[in-house]
Amino acid sequence: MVKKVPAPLISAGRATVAPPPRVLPVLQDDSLTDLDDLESSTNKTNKQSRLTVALRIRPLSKQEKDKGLTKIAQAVDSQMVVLQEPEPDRNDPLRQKRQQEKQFMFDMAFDEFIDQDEIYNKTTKDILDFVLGGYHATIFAYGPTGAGKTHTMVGYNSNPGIMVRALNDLFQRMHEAAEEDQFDVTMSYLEVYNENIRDLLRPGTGHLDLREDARSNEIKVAGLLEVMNMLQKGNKNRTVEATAANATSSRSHALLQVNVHRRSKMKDVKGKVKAGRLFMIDLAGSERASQTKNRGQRLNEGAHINRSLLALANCINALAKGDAKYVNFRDSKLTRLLKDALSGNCKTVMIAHIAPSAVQREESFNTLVYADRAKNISNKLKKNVVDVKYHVTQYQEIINDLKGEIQRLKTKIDDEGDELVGVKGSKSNPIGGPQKKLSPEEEARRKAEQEALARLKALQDDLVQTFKKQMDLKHELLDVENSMLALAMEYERQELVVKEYEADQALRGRKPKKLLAKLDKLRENCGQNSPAPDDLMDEPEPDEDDDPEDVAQAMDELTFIIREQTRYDDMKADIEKQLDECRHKAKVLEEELPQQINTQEQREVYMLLLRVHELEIERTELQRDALLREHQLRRRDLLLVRHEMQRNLCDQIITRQRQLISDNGGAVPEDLEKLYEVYVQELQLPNREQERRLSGELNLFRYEGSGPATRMTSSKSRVSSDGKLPSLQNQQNTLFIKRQALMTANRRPNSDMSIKSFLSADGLGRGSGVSSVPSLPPINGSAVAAGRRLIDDQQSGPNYDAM
Ligand SMILES: Nc1ncnc2c1ncn2[C@@H]1O[C@H](COP(=O)(O)OP(=O)(O)OP(=O)(O)O)[C@@H](O)[C@H]1O
Repeated sequence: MVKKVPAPLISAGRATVAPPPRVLPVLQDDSLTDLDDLESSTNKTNKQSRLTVALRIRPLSKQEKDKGLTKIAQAVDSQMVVLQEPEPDRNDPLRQKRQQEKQFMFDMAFDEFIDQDEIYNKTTKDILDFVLGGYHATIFAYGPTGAGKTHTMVGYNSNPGIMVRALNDLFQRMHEAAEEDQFDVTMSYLEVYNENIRDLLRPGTGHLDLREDARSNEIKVAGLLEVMNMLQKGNKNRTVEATAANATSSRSHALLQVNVHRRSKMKDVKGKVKAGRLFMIDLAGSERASQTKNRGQRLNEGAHINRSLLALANCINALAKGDAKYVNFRDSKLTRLLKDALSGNCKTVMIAHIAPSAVQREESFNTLVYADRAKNISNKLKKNVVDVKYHVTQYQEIINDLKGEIQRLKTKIDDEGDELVGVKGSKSNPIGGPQKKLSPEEEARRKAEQEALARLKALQDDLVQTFKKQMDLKHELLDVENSMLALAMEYERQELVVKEYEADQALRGRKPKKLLAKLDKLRENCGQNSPAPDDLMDEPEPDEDDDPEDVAQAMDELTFIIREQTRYDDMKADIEKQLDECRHKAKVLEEELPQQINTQEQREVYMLLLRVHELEIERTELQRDALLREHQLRRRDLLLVRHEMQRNLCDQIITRQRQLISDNGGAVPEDLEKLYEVYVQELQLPNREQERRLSGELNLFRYEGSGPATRMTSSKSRVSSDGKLPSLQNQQNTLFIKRQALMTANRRPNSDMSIKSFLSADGLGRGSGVSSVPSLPPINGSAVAAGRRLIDDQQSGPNYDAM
């Protein structure tokens, strides 16, 4: 079952982030305040979590034994692996002197005697708690070809690997928790082959865009059996070929993603959904062409496999050095998909594999070195919580009531409708009652009546179907609108990153890159329905290469969002068109139906039918209202961040302007100096963290009463002795009055620098009155404008007398 309305893939570019079935903003809840009992079982969780590295050495194969190959790699205890040098070359004194073995320490080391069950228990089992608790987790197998990656991850029917065992356990645990919690599971199984992404569950669908894979390939799964069948089907579709190093070598990277949405069935919880994700990856082997004797197609594959594994190795190197700035995840599809697993919000386990024989020594050594480096990588874990407050708080009861009423009415209509067409027999002649012999006229009349009733029933059915379709379309529209809101929010969030960067560049006197103008152009193109340039997403423009990773990432996201918005616009227009047609059809039927109604009973049924329809619509509208409210609140939060950024920019401009005035030896007028003091006073705010916490508690910045909106101020010292926070309004008023008094005291008659001119100096006439949308404290704009004027004046010769 594929979702009808795909959700926007907001954070692609990180490990394919598939959004929840219903598109709701996923909050990364790092406060972890509502940790439940799972938390205690996962108390190893740190916010900062180091990548866990395990090393598995496979046994010598029969062929290897037959060839008389010896083992040079060994796990000497549960953590240490020793790699011996090959037989010393007697003719090479240097080699003879070299240390005879290399030692490596890992979080876990497994030798040939460990079985699949133990590997699973030690590397993966505990991680399921994280996933069910709303965290992201990745297990990936790394290593050269033939070293045992597929054996570990996929295994065989008789001896399954981690994927099967994890899914089994996951469903078992969900089953155990089913009384209290409700779970939604979706999955996708993808293959990255020759830098192309393919859906293993629907291999006929062709190549996928990196952005679209998770969205369009998410499949909702009902139970374990279904998952297992899919997994098996997916594995059969994998690109597997024989190479000299492995008879069944996986030529692709296989990525199995399982999303688990868990919500409590209890009514009194806050309506949060924990959105956990388990990513299990079987990488292709990192073979050298010479070793596998690959030619032609195989060589080409090898190049691609190596390109992505080289990119992966580069990422591991950079991350291990803690040089996040130089990590280039965009070099290959694989690293883009693995971004979160390696540097994001994800608990990650790498299971590195090596073969034990001397022939593979070089590959084993390289793998051990990379695995060793990977130990230094750490991720930041955050619980992923989908906020669906509107589902379970005040709206839940209303919706439940409506649902109850709808159900009752539906049952009644069903019964009455059946009676009308005589399915159960009519009241005058119930089934089982004595059958009275009818005259031919009565018979004909009864037949005509029944035909009329059947027509009426058919008409009713048609109407019900039309209503149903109408409701489905409405829900689809709601989903699309929801997605569009989420996209718009995400756009603003990402735009802030780019804006901040551009402002920073401008302050440093660098040539503006006009990144946002590029996006406007793209939006224009998309609006004209011209094909959106695909390469904008995959291949960054040359000058974007010097942009920092977060800005490049933000641009990538913004490009994607614009394309998504265009797609959603089209989708919305299409649904609205269908809805119009449906409404029209319903109207025609509604007009026709009463003409067919002859009895009071039929009339009642008809009225009830309409009532059901009305109630369904009301319910949907309530949901929509709640959703819009939620988004409005989030939008306000975003506005606050935006204003904060703007204010910071003002701070910097003022500081630079003051510096310029002082460098030019100019004197600042007394009133401007005083005004500046007030400004500085306002800036003496506590650290941002406290402020954010306070604004979180207050939820919204309140703009009541008169006077210009000023920034909310908070500090520990402002908390009264009873521990309660003082009224925010009082603080704002105090500041405002203080500033008014100062300004009035310093105002000179006919002065250009009067309060009025200050308040309107930003050219917007802002500063007084109440605004429904928070406005910038006017003092910033006016101070900047006044400062700028002063500099202009100084440059053209100051004339303070005129003030
Ligand atoms: N721990 C193990 N115990 C027994 N046999 C193993 C083990 N690991 C691997 N093998 C066997 O070794 C062979 C190669 O393993 P596998 O196909 O898993 O390697 P791979 O690393 O996935 O290779 P490629 O990258 O080419 O796909 C297979 O026949 C597999 O059954």
